[in-house]
Amino acid sequence: MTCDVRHNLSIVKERLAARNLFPGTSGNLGIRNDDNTLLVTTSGVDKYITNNQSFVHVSATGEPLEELKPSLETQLHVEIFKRTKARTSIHIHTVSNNVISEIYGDCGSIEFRHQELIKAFGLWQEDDVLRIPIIENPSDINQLAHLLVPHIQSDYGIVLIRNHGVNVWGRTSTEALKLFEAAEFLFEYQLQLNAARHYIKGEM
Ligand SMILES: CSC[C@@H](O)[C@@H](O)C(=O)COP(=O)(O)O
Ligand SMILES: [Zn+2]
Repeated sequence: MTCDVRHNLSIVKERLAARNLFPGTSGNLGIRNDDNTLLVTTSGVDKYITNNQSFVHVSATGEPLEELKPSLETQLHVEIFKRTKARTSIHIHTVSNNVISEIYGDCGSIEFRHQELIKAFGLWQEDDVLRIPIIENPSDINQLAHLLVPHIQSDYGIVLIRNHGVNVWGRTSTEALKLFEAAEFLFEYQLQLNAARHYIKGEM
């Protein structure tokens, strides 16, 4: 594994940390190396700090290759990398992605249309629709991975986990971060739109 990979993952982590996106040690990240092994964040540590304990080198199937505990959700990154050409995988908990996942969870997805930011997902036509799947959140990681797998259909993508967080992956770190940030914009937009509509209805 090259120093570049470690540097790259540090940059992704620090960019997310600068926005306070690892509350209560939640969230985890993974990058795929050229030899298909992964570098993932260490489980349960303060992700606002970066030191030599921050990342764990794991095999392509998620087995640790050093004396550190990899993320409890390594399996999700493993499934994404196994099925795609993605190189970076991001898992983040925010209040917005949790509230959206709960409000729309029974529908199994949330759709966005006529919103400029869906272009971040390569949807450029006026009537294009961005559909983000929402899966349930079983505590067993193998069951969770089993629910995620059918939605891993492209080299970049996004899935919401109900009352848990979001998984986003891309062919590069830049792509994964772009999709994550665009999705969070859309989630916040939808929540504010719902609140504004509710308020206006109450006024009438
Ligand atoms: C601290 S609660 C969140 C965890 O249960 C988990 O969902 C998470 O995102 C972080 O787990 P981790 O093992 O540190 O990668
Ligand atoms: Zn999580």
